[in-house]
Amino acid sequence: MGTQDVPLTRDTSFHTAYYVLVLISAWVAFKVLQALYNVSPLHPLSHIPGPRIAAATYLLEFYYDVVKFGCYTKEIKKMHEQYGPIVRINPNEVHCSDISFADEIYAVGGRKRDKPLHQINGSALGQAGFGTVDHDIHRLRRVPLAKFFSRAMIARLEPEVHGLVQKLCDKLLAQSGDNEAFDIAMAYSCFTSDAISSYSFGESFGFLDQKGWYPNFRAPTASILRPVFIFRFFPWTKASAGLGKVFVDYVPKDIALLIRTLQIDLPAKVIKAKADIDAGITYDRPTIFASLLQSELELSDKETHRLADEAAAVVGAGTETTSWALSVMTYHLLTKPDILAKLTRELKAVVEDPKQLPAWPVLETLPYLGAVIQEGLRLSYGVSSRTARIPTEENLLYRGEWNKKPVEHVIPQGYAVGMSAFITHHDHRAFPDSYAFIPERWLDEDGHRRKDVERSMLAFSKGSRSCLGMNLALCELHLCLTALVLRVIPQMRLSDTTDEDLAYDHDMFIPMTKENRGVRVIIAWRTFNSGPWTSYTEIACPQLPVSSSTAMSTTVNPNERIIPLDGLPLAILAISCVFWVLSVITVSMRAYTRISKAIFGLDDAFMVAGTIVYTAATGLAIYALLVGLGRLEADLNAWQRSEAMKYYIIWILTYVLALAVVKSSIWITILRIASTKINLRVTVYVLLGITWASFCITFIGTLLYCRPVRTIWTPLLVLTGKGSCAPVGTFVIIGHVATVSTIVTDLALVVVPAIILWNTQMKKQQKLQAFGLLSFASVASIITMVRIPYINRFEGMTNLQFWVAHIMLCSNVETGIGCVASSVPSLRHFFRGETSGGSSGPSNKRSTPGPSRDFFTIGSQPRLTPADGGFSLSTVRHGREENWEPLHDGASDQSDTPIDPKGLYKKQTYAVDIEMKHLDEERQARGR
Ligand code: HEM
Repeated sequence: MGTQDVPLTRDTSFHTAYYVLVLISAWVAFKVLQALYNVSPLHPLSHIPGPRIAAATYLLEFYYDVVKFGCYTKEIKKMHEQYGPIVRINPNEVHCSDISFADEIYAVGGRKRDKPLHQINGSALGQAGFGTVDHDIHRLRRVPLAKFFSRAMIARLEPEVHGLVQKLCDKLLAQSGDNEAFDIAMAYSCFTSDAISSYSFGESFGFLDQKGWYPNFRAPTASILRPVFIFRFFPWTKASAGLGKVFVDYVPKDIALLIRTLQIDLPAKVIKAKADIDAGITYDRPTIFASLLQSELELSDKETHRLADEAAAVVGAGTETTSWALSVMTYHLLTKPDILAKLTRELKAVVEDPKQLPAWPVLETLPYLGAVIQEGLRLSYGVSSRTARIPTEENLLYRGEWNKKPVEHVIPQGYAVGMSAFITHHDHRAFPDSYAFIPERWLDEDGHRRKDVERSMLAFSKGSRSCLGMNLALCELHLCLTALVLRVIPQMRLSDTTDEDLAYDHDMFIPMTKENRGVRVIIAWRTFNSGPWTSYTEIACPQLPVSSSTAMSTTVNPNERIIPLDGLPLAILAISCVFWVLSVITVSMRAYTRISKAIFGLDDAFMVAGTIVYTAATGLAIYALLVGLGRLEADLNAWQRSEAMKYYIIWILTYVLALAVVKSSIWITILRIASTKINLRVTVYVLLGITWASFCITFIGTLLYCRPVRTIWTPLLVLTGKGSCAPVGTFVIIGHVATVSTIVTDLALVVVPAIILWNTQMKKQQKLQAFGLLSFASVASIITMVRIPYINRFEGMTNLQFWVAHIMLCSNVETGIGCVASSVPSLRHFFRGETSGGSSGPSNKRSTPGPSRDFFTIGSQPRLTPADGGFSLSTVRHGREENWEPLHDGASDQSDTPIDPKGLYKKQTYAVDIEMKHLDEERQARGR
């Protein structure tokens, strides 16, 4: 049996091969004959000029569209340059480059136009109106959809687009200062996907709600359109498109999302809409499905898969076209400041608040906005590849001109004739210098729209099969561009994007650039003085730090945290540390001396507390300097800008507390000196009040300036409406109130002790020395004055991190001087005590706590507590005249130093609350 089978099998194989060969030969022979027929005078298109190879077969188109991928449009453009306005581009199709013939090709009314099957084969959405060959069936399918996208319906659903436009702007602005370039086309794709879904299905896809811009439909659309030419030549491969949902779990996330949306979610929505209608559930908000299901469409046209195809066509047609048009406009506005400025002026004339845009019909009346949109549509092409129509019932007669000679061609009925936006939009007769972005070309000298130029536009195609979503697209473009120009574009910078990234390279139905890198941008911090919408932004986001257009340094590392110190930050850090160290040393010694002598008073306690808070403030200052304070914005990344401002604000709160406590210490000390002078006492109380009032204004004012307070360093909160700030002038006023009160109190700290000193009987030379030391304190006032211009820098809001560092420097030095100056007198005694006593500790006599025969203090048990702190040199002794001691600082009052007969003595009467025992002693002493 086996031996007999072998020849049989060989025989069968031979026959099979033979038949295949015959079939192939027959097919080749047929094709050759067909090619010969195509180029023969017998073919109805034989009179149309063009390359013979294109007339003979589809091989030329195959080569440029399939092999070279999407390049046939460019080749057709070359053919027109060689053969004239009408060329034959394949055996059955003619291409026209003369816009004046467009109304014939894309006719309206009763003039029937089929779509060529060869073209429709490229679309996997064969059941949608868009993919319908027959004119009449297309018409039936289009009518209910056209109602849904009519102007009347858009007027009804326009608020949804407004909301999404603002959401897009908020989301873009939330990226302010990120310094990370991203493809703005992705962001616009998120917006247009959400807009089309929100408009059509009553609920948006939610791309604008997600974190970041990914996933979106931009890249997946390109992937899905990639096989468009394969489908066109080998339509049977379209079956593979249905496999998408089978492999949905194995493809990249974004492609899976698009497949799931088109092939799973949309059919599910149709089924639900059907069920709702069957159950009598109606919705106030119309959806595309309800409109189609309730229309007069044939039942077969209401099948789930067909309606899903229709919805998918709307999503597909409405997403990338609109988003690429916006991207192109954005690029040209960013590279052409004059156009941006002109557009901004026009918009500002009608837009009071860019967050509350006027309705689309109002914006439509703005000629320059319209011109920018037209020019953007022209250079984004919409559908760049050719789109043809077949006049089924009439021949078309073309009359034109070529090389200054009249040309006439008859395009017979039944043959496709089409045009391409890419070619039409670069017709130099209608659009001179056609690759340049010149909105003015759409306007006449009076600034009115030029209808003649508008007629040359093919972005939305023309006629009965023109873009169905044109109204929605124009509504989106007007609203979105207006909001972008007024809110976002002033902060937008291009990043590594050139004309080449916009330039048409090939097409996949929609235009594609060479590397499809998109339009990469960075959103900078808002700029008050360079942005075109200063007034609004000043009101809405007064706290935002800003950058100049040159500020976006690409050398900034977005992940950097701590910056090595140099220049101004290093100087501030060094000076702050020096004053802090001096303060800590002097105050510690003062405290040590007072504690060891058991004369640690309220003023000492305040001074120690103030120094502790001052220590915290210095630590905060150091951290702020390490993360970016003291530097220009251009040198900082977003995190550093925010962190530096955050710690600057925390530092302010800490610094004002430190200053108030330190000053209180000094006032308490002076209060003792001025104890018998009622005027001085009142003055001191007033100044003490001013000190704390100033503290309250600065502290509470800073906390209340923005709500929540973190809005100051988190602009996102303002942009997302979760935070708000008072106008920037408020913060400047707070700063000036603090400064003026500080200067007043600092000067008073010189003047009041000086008055007290003046009344003593000191020698003139000693008085002068004392005044010299007092003037040391006045340095604090001078330094406070130095910071005034830096407070005014808040109004400019430019490079805040740099300018506020100067305020920090002045303030740290001022507080340090306060601590040191108020403690220096104690140190004099400290050193003297150390050297004379020969020991680091106090003498036995001094260390003995308890009442002294000579001293009493305010509101406490008698203690050795002369008012020797602060800037005062007035150290007084109370007691019998023979016991009077030299005028020294407080600590020296406890010294055993013998009385200098030539010394200066002051008799002091204290009007203070004291215990009776001491009053008695006093009286006895006086009596003696
Ligand atoms: C800038 C935006 C847009 C441009 C430039 C544009 C362009 C076009 C063009 C040129 C066609 C004709 C295609 C052909 O002849 O085969 C078309 C058809 C279509 N467009 Fe748009 N489109 C845009 C936005 C939209 C939007 C937002 C929608 C959403 C509703 C939409 C829905 C459609 C539909 C459904 C068709 C098929 C119409 C039919 O065959 O009857 N388009 N679009």
